[in-house]
Amino acid sequence: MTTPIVPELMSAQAFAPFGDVLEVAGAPDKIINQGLCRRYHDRAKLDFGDGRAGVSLFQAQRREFPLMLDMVERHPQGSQAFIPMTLVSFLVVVAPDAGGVPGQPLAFLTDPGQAINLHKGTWHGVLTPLSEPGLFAVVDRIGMGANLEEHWFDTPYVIAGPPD
Ligand SMILES: NC(=O)N[C@@H](O)C(=O)O
Ligand code: NI
Repeated sequence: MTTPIVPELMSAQAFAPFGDVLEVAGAPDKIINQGLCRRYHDRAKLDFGDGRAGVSLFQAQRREFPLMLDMVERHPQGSQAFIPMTLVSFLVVVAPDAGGVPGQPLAFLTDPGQAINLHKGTWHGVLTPLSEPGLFAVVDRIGMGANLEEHWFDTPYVIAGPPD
């Protein structure tokens, strides 16, 4: 049995090798709409290759700790953004690439109000809400060709609950 993975709090710096963290932090890039809106402009590296951008809604079942991570996947042709439609924390699992297979996974807990964008080809766990209603907007590639590669672990990883 592998050592349980303990989620860390999401940070843009720690997540940078895997994707972008979308949040209204720091100074806005623009003040718009007659001064009534702060625009945090163009904060995700979107990539849809030869496809196009699609916006979908996911209604996903919440998960409970400890979680069994038996698979990670990647999208070789496009990025994928998970945008909660409620102010909730959710679990993000990613893994470095280790010669075409995933290396040691990492787990992050987002802050309510944060969204993420997985860069093209990043190994990740599927959308994992931790609370109801599990409602997310997902921005990813719509197009031809295979854009999903799954890797099933011989021995699942255990993701432990965050330290109290
Ligand atoms: N399959 C699908 O649309 N979603 C997954 O890619 C996911 O990461 O949740
Ligand atoms: Ni995915």
